[in-house]
Amino acid sequence: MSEGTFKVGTRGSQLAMTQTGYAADAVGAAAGMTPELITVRTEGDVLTGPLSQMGGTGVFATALRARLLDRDVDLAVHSLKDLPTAAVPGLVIAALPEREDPRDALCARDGLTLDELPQGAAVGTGSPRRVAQLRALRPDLKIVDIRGNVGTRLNRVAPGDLDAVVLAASGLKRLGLEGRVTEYMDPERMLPAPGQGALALEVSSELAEDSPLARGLAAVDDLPTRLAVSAERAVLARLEAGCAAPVGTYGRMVDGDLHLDVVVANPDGTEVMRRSEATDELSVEAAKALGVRIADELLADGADRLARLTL
Ligand SMILES: NCc1[nH]cc(CCC(=O)O)c1CC(=O)O
Repeated sequence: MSEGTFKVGTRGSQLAMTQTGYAADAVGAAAGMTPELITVRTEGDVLTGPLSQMGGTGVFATALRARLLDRDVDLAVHSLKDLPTAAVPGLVIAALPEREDPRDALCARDGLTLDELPQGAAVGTGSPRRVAQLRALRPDLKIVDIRGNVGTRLNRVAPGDLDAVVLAASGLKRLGLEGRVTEYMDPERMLPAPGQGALALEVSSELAEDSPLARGLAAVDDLPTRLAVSAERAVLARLEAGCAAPVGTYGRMVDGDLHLDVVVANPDGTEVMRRSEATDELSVEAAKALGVRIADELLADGADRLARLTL
């Protein structure tokens, strides 16, 4: 790391560049340093198969992490939901900035909401979690497996193609595309992916704690976000499920307590298992214990079979 600058690894998609830019600028301002963005092509950007078949293996993260371990870059910015739950020796998530809107968003033609879509309407998503919850709400819909970046997916909403797509609200907002949202999915009806809307700022565990970069990272870390996503990701780890599993979670602070909602559902829409609990103990350990407790209750009810189902 040369004096006054730090290198930040990012995927090359417009969303990745945008969110990395925000995060790097915030860290730089707090550290009194200037970020230099370095684009890294990842397996997830190159492969074209269905996302549901390669989820959970960190296809988006592995190349960025290799650059961190090689000390080619000082900081990697990941979408937390694309990051496998297993810790990587030599790396540490140094900061989780305040989370953007965690909800899923429906982007439909003609301003339609989910309930207003006509019988048999075609809705695009590549996520088994979204498919399971969509089918449970609207068994008549024709679900179409899509992938690609945000713009590509939005463009599928067109006459003769799809009536709607479901995307993360966070990505749309970061790209200034919230005008395309026709319904923000209430978490009461559709639970987001663990970590959705949060960014993980990862560094080498050898980064000196008293360095300006480490201080900049500490300044952008947000405790409520860390508690919420720690609980959410503990569920995923306990269920031994990846980011492509039909598992939805929503952790958040309510009146000073940490609340966690979890759903595990069959992608065919026929079975939905849902639980909610809270804790008034506000530590990362207690947050993880909350996630593990709910996961264990769901496992006792047979959720392991569902958690391993993909499309
Ligand atoms: N799996 C793709 C992915 N990974 C991160 C985001 C952006 C949302 C986020 O910040 O979690 C998206 C797009 C989407 O799900 O619509």
